[in-house]
Amino acid sequence: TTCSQGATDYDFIIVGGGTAGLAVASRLNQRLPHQCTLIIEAGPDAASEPRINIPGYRGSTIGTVYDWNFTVTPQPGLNDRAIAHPRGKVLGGSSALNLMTWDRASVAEFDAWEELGNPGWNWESMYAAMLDVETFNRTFLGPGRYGDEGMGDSGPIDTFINEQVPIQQQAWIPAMESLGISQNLESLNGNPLGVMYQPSNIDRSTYTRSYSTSYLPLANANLHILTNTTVAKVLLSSPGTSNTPTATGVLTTTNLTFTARKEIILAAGSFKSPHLLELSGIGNTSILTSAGIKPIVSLPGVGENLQDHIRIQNSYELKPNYTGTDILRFNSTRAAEELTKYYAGEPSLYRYTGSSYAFLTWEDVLSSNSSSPTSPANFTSLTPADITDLARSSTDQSPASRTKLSYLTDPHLRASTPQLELIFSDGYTGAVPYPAPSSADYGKQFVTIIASIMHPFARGSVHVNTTSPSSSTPSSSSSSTPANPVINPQYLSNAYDLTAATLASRYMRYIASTAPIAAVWQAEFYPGSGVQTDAQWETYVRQNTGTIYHPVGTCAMLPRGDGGVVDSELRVYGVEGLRVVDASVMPVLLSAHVQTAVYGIAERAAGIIAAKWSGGD
Ligand SMILES: Cc1cc2nc3c(=O)[nH]c(=O)nc-3n(C[C@H](O)[C@H](O)[C@H](O)COP(=O)(O)OP(=O)(O)OC[C@H]3O[C@@H](n4cnc5c(N)ncnc54)[C@H](O)[C@@H]3O)c2cc1C
Repeated sequence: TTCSQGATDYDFIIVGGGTAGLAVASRLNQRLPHQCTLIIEAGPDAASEPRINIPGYRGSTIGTVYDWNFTVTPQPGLNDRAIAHPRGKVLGGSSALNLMTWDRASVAEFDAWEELGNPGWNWESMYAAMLDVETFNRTFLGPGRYGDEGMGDSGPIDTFINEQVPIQQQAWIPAMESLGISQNLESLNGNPLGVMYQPSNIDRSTYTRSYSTSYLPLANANLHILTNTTVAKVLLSSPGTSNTPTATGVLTTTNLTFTARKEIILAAGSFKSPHLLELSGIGNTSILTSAGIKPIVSLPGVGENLQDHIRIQNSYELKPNYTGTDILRFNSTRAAEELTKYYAGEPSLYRYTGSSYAFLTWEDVLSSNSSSPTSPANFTSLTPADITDLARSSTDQSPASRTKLSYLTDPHLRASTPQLELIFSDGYTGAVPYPAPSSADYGKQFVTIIASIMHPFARGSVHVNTTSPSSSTPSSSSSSTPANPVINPQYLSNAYDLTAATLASRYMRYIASTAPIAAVWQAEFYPGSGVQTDAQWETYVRQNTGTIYHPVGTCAMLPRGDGGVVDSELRVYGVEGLRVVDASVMPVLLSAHVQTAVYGIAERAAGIIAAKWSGGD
């Protein structure tokens, strides 16, 4: 059978053509090729957009038409800054906007998902699923850059370790080694600790971003895609005798209705999936009521348990004999030349993505600290026990926080779970923009060390805006577009997170002063030499900490009594025919950038959903 184009009735409807959405839809279609599936995506198809495709333009789509342009509520921990929280609004979702870091967390962090009450969700199953996502290109692997284990070789997403490593970047691994950190040549096999090169999701044959749209060629003509169409809510039937409502279809903001014979799958991401549940009457009943939404299913976990990786960065001005990617910002002649080389298939600064990383325990960090008051290596007075005490005082009793605490208190987990990620990044990536043309600093070039705290204890929320749940669209009097959800991540709201970020920034200053990195720069631009005392460090951290864009947990896969929103088959509690498949289902944040796990969740979900319906295909 061929499903008719323009139909309003499908077997499956997938809300959100993003990272997980395109992956789960394509794999489901492969398994159930005769069933009709519709993907509804709010953004456009931008397959030929250079700002998405060219690695050197990564980040340039933030704040554009391809971004939902969410802003968090003013964060007391960040000196009341209300920072932007970008999310892709384009076919491919956030996989079209992300910075192309491709990595994996540790074995125990995935096993923790199973221990929290999710049978089948563990390292073994997720590792197998994640390997199915990718084809790692070994052809361009220089010596000493990666070993054998940890990469897939048959999936639709192309990855490789970028050959474009500016000379100043090559100082990273030797500097970290001299601080006692060993190189890890197989960091994607479940043991991520150490210093290393890591892959980017780039198709080496074209040197372009490889993202979730690469799944679509796997599917046949029975997978339909509707772009530029925003779902306003899921339609639920009245509860029948079983007292369980069923998801029957979706309503768009332009008042179109699409019905689903089998299932609706929300893949709208960590902010919009919980928002859509609330707009549909599923969530905390008091929040729904105050937003004027009739509660249909009481599910207080919806939109709670928001976890995100915070980041802080130190920037160093390069000596004049180095050339980095900042030159593309201020030298238009050079930028044009580099672009010409890029399009000619030659090495070019536009091929650059970061590839130098380290994943560390707190013991790794503290191992190079000196207690001598006059030593430059004296970057902290904290002991490992102090850090654990801070964690104890910062944790709540939620499953996520208890799990994170165990990563610090269990001796085996403490030695194997990364707590700090460092990225040695070319160019300026600070919390405030690159200096303006009028500034004396315009024209300077930088290297940046970025730190990301892997297991912060802050847990926030995302909820429907109760003061104005919808903003009416002028084009149609009868329909309405939901107002953006209210996002409150609670950044730096506890002593552990603040101390971790401060310790990271102090440690990065020490790393920068270590050979051979010390030889490539001439001045610390941020934090700058004016930051020395504890109070100054705290001010710097509160003023410069931001997100590294990994919100998860807001439709957590957990037992219902533990605040869960979906069960271990990703079914929304209390509703028939409705699942969530995206980053929001992760119960606990991982010590990695999250896209590999998001794709892995989608791969597993397709298997689970197909197993239920394969009899009918
Ligand atoms: C700027 C940035 C940099 C990042 N860098 C990295 C990185 O380097 N490495 C890494 O691993 N991860 C990175 N991430 C994180 C990673 O990309 C995301 O976690 C992941 O892509 C999320 O996938 P998802 O499927 O949950 O959501 P998304 O990919 O965001 O997909 C959600 C989709 O649903 C659509 N949608 C939402 N609401 C509706 C609606 N009502 N109707 C119709 N469609 C709707 C959206 O438009 C979107 O396409 C980054 C993220 C960002 C934003």
